[in-house]
Amino acid sequence: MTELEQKQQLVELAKSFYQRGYSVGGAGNLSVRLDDNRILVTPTGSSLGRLDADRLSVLDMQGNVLSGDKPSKEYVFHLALYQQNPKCNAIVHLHSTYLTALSCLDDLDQDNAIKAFTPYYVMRVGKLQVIPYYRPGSPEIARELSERALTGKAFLLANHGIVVTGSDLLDAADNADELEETAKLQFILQGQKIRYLTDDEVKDLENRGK
Ligand SMILES: O=C(O)[C@@H](O)C(=O)COP(=O)(O)O
Ligand SMILES: [Zn+2]
Repeated sequence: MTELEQKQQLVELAKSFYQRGYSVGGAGNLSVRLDDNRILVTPTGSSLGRLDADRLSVLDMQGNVLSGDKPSKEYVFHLALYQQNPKCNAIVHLHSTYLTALSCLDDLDQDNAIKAFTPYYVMRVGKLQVIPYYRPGSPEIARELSERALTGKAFLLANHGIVVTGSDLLDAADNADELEETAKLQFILQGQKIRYLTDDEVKDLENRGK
């Protein structure tokens, strides 16, 4: 894909998140690793529904702005994930309703906030680690994510939202969709006796993914 196509794809996917109610107002940010380890990031304060491909921020790995508008205040955690995980080529951060509701619950399992009850969740995401609450934009989020960058694809920021990675932007976006749907199902099933997948069933799915 050319750089222009990557920019257009980001604008389209962001719009799709916005139109489906996965982000409202100016919430959320997306990024993609371009060639030469440059990173394309949504500008701070921008609505995911109204991005302009020409104004997207392009950064180097040190966080210097090479072109475009001022980047998302979360660019530090985006860079941290790219620096630590060479297989991570795109990142989606959303305040989608069900995942954000989940992020506000006390006593979540910090290693996995959604225990598997459907195969596709295991196949796409596997587990959902919880990052303790820090003010949006704070360097502590970047530190926490950087420590876990090689241990998973999805991270729930307590009292805030979700961070999902992928091998490319479509992959990250599909992972985010699957995660939001799984969180929704978990709330729908609240109070009912869920049959969780067994450890063997989860292992079987993980092995087939390798
Ligand atoms: O929650 C926040 O404030 C940020 O994490 C966010 O979602 C939007 O910030 P910008 O990307 O700087 O607009
Ligand atoms: Zn946020």
